[in-house]
Amino acid sequence: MRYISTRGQAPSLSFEEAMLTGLARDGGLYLPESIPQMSAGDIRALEGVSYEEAAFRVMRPFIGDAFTDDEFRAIIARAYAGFGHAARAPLKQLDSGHFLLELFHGPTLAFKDFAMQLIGQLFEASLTRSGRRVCIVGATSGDTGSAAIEAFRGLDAVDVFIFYPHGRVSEVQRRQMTTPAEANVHALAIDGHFDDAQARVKDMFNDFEFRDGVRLAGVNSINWARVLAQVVYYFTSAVSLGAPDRKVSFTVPTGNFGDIFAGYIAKQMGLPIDRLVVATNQNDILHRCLSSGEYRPDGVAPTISPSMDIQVSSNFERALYYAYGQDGRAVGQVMDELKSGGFAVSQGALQALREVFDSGRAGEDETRAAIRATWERSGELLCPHSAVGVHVADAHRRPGVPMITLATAHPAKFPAAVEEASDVHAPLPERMADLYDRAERVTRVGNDLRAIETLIKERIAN
Ligand SMILES: Cc1ncc(COP(=O)(O)O)c(C=O)c1O
Ligand SMILES: N[C@@H](CCOP(=O)(O)O)C(=O)O
Repeated sequence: MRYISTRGQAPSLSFEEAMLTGLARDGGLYLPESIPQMSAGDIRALEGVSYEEAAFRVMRPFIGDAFTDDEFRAIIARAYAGFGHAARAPLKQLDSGHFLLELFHGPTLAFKDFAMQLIGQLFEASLTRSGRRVCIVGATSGDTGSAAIEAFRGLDAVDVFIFYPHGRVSEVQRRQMTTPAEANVHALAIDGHFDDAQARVKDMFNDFEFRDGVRLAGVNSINWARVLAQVVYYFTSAVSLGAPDRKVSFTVPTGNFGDIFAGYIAKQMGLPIDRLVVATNQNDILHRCLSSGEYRPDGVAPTISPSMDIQVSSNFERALYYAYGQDGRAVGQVMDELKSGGFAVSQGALQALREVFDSGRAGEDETRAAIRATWERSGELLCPHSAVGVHVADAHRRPGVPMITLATAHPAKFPAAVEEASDVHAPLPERMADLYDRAERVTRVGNDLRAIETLIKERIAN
């Protein structure tokens, strides 16, 4: 299996190379050159197997010869051993036909753990084998950063630098990033919002002298392995509701488009998904784009679902690649237009996107109302991101097709917003009960590429 760039101008790579490379050298994102298929029989055979076994069967064809079957099984086993639920991704029924896929039972209480715990193990196995060291940089609106730090803390072969927007993540998210004491962990609060942090991370990848000098690696959903790990729970949840013999739809709280793009891959692999519904908060560029065809960022507003406060949605590029008929030049062109303010999706590409995706948005009051109503109706306490999903899902249900909404974080990561909406306090799990007492360690940085690169070089030299 080879991986190719969405912009068509970078060398193709193996799975392991693509995983360690992050952004392609032409600025694009890596994708498999063809998408492996699962037959109805393969999908049906996932019924009743463990999450780990399903993960092995779904991901194996993408891995090539990077790891033997035994190595890959052991990696998967270690990745999910620390999850607090035997099912890993349990499905709860909200009402007849509407289900919640709980993705927050990992170590940092967000869906990011599904991919990041796996990537931590994959990186460790690969770097141990090669004797290489890498410098990981990541941008976060809260959850990627905490999950990455948890997955890589203390690893000898890795330094991990995480940039979060100063003052724009929840206190729990911030403390998860700033309290680990390991010397290889560097939490950096950047002046700006998530899009600034993500832009600087991509700038670092596009500065080849710096990139090669520090041996840069990325763990944002730039990294194909992040997307791949998230494909698995689309299969496990759909199968538990009757796939492949029944279609299901998914509503996905969306920011950087990584999670819902994993659903798109599952559909391309053969999972009978009816609709994939993009659920945005008031930073609704994806909903506007799917409605009008215009993709024009117009500033990021802080919301009670801060992890989705994003207007430059990285993985949308991967969806555009397929919508434009795998034409890397066309993708490169719209990405160039984005640098100068935005672009219009061509009619053909828009139609291709609409064949798969629906979309909706939830404002702040609608998000709070969804938290309260879901609590009162079904006793399920939602985080604000998941509440955005439930609100949008309710407007997109179709008779006879079960709707699965992805619950992307634990409510205890956003206690103030959840309590304000529901009058219910969501406590942290016992193992994190002293989070507010731990000492914090963070460096404030300006939104300045050269200063950031200098800081990273100095830190890894010491
Ligand atoms: C809790 C939560 N929900 C939803 C999202 C959106 O996911 P994606 O960026 O993959 O669209 C994020 C951030 O990625 C998140 O942290
Ligand atoms: N919401 C994310 C933003 C980064 O997304 P990623 O999936 O590309 O890592 C976060 O919580 O950091």
